[in-house]
Amino acid sequence: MMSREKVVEVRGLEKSFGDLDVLEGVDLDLYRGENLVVLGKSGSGKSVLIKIMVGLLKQDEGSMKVLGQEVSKLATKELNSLRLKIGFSFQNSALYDSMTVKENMEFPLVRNIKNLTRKEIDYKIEELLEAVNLPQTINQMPSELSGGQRKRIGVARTLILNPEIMLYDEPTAGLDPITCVDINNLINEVRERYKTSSIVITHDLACAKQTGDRMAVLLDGQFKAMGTFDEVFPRASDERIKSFYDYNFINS
Ligand SMILES: Nc1ncnc2c1ncn2[C@@H]1O[C@H](COP(=O)(O)OP(=O)(O)OP(=O)(O)O)[C@@H](O)[C@H]1O
Repeated sequence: MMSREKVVEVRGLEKSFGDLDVLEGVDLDLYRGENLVVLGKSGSGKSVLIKIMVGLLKQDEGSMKVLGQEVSKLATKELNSLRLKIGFSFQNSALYDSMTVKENMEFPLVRNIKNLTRKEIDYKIEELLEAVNLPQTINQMPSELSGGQRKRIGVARTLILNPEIMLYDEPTAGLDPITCVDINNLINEVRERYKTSSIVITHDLACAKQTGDRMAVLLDGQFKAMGTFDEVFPRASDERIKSFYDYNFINS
């Protein structure tokens, strides 16, 4: 039975850039242990929402609480320690090309946690590479890995700081359908193993269906539809939500 503790609570969030109203009263809850999928057209404001969540942008109105703290009110030091609890898995994996897998994994660890012994660092790296099923890549360069492998290493590197919340930005973009299934499984395994709460931003409805406990569709600056996959799709009455579904499952 899933606990109903909220790890993210968004209320009446508004953000404009000049004349452009991007978020116009966003309400959203992320519960501990759930995978929440956020869908929305390009330019609908998904990244703006995430940036407010991690304190890279400030809202004009409304409230963004993460792990009980109002993000816009945090001082730099508090914000930095909150950010350590949020793992961000970037669309392009963001691995350093000039470093081996091991060095890539080590980088956030030694930068953020002082006084670790060599043994502790090696153990942690090995544990995470096992978790994403790629222990054999430890001494390889990112250029020698497939796109799917780079994604997995990116996720492992994000997990190394034990985040409570994971943000996956289009985790399956640019991958073949089989590798997409692999990554979706990984997202679910990470939740089981590390008890993370996750927001998955995606345009891929197969990914949404496979990973999401709930879907939230951002339209005209608000979340218009929220619920399980079957509640939101496939019998959506809103034409725009329906076209999302048709595009993914009929025309592609
Ligand atoms: N710092 C900024 N200054 C001005 N406009 C911005 C800024 N950041 C975002 N925007 C605008 O806000 C809108 C929403 O952008 P956002 O990046 O959140 O879209 P998105 O839903 O993440 O799109 P995509 O799926 O393409 O990544 C866009 O019109 C964008 O141009």
